[in-house]
This record gives sequence, structure tokens and C-alpha cells, in this order.
Amino acid sequence: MSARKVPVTIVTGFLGAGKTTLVRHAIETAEGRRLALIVNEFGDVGVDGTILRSCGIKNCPEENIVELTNGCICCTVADDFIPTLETLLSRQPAPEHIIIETSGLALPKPLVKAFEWPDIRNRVTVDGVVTVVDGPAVKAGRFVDDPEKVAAQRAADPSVDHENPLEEVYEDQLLCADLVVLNKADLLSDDDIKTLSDEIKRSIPRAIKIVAAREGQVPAGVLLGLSAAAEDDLAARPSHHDNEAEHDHDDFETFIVDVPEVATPDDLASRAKAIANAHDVLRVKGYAAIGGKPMRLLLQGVGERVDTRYERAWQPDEARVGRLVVIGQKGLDRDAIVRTLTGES
Ligand SMILES: Nc1nc2c(ncn2[C@@H]2O[C@H](COP(=O)(O)OP(=O)(O)OP(=O)(O)O)[C@@H](O)[C@H]2O)c(=O)[nH]1
Repeated sequence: MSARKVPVTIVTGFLGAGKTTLVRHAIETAEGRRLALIVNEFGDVGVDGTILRSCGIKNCPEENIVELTNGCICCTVADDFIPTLETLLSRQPAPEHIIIETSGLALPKPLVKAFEWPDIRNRVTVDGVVTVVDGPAVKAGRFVDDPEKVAAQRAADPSVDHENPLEEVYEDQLLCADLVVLNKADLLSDDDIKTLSDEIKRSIPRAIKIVAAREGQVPAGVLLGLSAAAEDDLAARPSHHDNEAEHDHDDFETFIVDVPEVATPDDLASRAKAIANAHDVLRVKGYAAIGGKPMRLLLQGVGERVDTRYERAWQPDEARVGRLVVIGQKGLDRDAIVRTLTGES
């Protein structure tokens, strides 16, 4: 008799929706279940890995948390993902459940497809695709076109083949879901939650569960154990890229900015807000040194919403230099963004 397949939960969702927050809550509440995590993010700043490792939870030891920073996991399946999965599966004791957090721009379907590979499909199954949605961002129309902007583009050039890359990624992530977590419910009214849930249900052509949450607080019992076997059900998960042999993420760009010591957390937060405002930056995150403070400051920016908190002490052998990852649609004015973030302008 073949051994039971190890269930794998794929957590996806757009940049800053709350995936890491949700995964952290899940591992903190998994009640003794032996977990492993694969965390995929852009750039090599490793914010998500640091946040998750700092949980210090016995059932998810540090060696079971692997970061993949070499681009989007959906593009590095053969080179990075499969070998990592195999390494985790060979650990003793073996993990009982694996959680994969994709980058915010990843398309989940190519990743689910990887579970059809002969070497893999005998050993693991996709228990479920969990799509985390930034409720306030959807409410604000972040993923749909601004009709005035499209009309202006078309007026300038009628041949323009208009497509919205944000909308495509958002929709691909929804269309692959077994469970949608409508997150940041603290910033939504009950009516908003109802309207957004109905909208999401209408946009997915099969019945799926939607739960509203704040801080990704979905009980591990709901999140882990969907038993969807998503790899057997790919046809029911349409994607904008179904007819393409390969996809890319050319509509987006990312770069890293080194930031010298900053006077106060508010100074850094206002710089991050300024770039979100002026340059339509989608996500900025990383850490910085604050003058005279022994602790490292963590900065999280999603659009114009920016949070900072002290995270851990600077190590004696570490240079007190901040590093921030910036992500946006292609065409960012890098020089201007670097000047603002480093305090030169
Ligand atoms: N107000 C509010 N903020 C939240 C909630 N969940 C997460 N956040 C904040 O949103 C920001 C992004 O959260 P993350 O969990 O890092 O989001 P992510 O999806 O992992 O981000 P990427 O990996 O960069 O795509 C952080 O500042 C979180 O503290 C929530 O329910 N309400």
C-alpha cells in the first residue's frame, strides 16, 4: 500500500494582501502538526522568511522554512521548487503538512500543475489553494481599470490593446482558489464584506468558500484540510495564460534600495508614503536603522498604507544599513524613488 500523500496548501494573493500574516497565524495555531514552509518572495531581502522564522514554534523548526528568492515560484518550478519540495519530503521526521506562500505576483496554476509531475504526484497532493484578498484594495478599485484612464489611452491611440496586468494577476489567483480569505476586514464594514464576497463569488465559475478575516486569523483547522486535490481539477481553474506555453512578469519590476540610518520611524514612513503617492508603487518592504536605536525597524508599505515596528536587535557583525524592496508596474522612475527613500530629496 502506498504511503499517505503529504498535503500541501498553496497560499497566494496579490502583493501585500496579508499572506505572511495568515501563514504566521496558521503555524502558531496548527496544534502540534509538524509543518514545513516554502516562502517565495521577490528580491533577497527576505522579510517574509524573517517574520516566519521569528515565530519560534516547535512544530515548524527553522530548518523546515525554506525561502525561494529567485523570482516568482511559478517560473522556477523545475529549478527551484521541485528540488526544494523533495528536500523537505526527505527530512526526518517528515513534515505532515507543507505550506507554500507564493510571491504576490505569482500565478498559482503553473505551480499546481507541477503536482502532476510523476515523481511528485505519488508523494504529495495540493490540499487547497488559499487566495488572500486585500479587501480594502478591491473596494478601492485597485484591480479594475479606471475608465477615464482607459478612455484617454484609447483616444490617444485607438489601436492600443488594453489589458490590465494587476487585474490579470488578481483574477488568476481568484480563479485557482479553493478558499478565498477576504482579509483586512477591520477596514471594511459589514456591507462591504457582503458586497465584496458576492462580487468574488460571481467572478469564480464554481462554488468556493469565502471567509472574512482580520490579520489573516483563519483557524488552522479551516485552512489546512480542504482535501481539494487541486492537481486533479486543473480544467476547472481557468487562467489568462492558458493558451500560452510560457508566461512572464514583464509588466512589473522590482529593485532594492539601500537606506542609510534614518532619524525616526515616521521619517521613513513618510518617505515610503511619498513614493507610493508620486510613483504608484505597489509594495515597499524591508528594514532600516534608526539613529541611536539598537533595534532594527521593519517597514511594510502596501500602496499608501505604511506600517513600521521594531523587529529585532541589530547583530554586532551587521552593518546598520537599511534595505527596502520596491515593487511596481514597469516604468518606475528608479532614480527619483531612490532619492526619496534615501532622504536625498
Ligand atoms: N489593517 C490590516 N492590516 C493587515 C491585515 N493583515 C495584514 N495586514 C498588514 O498588511 C501588510 C502586508 O501584510 P503581509 O502579511 O506581509 O502581506 P503579504 O501578502 O505577505 O505581502 P507580500 O508577500 O509582499 O505580497 C502588513 O503591514 C500587515 O501588518 C489586516 O487584516 N488588517
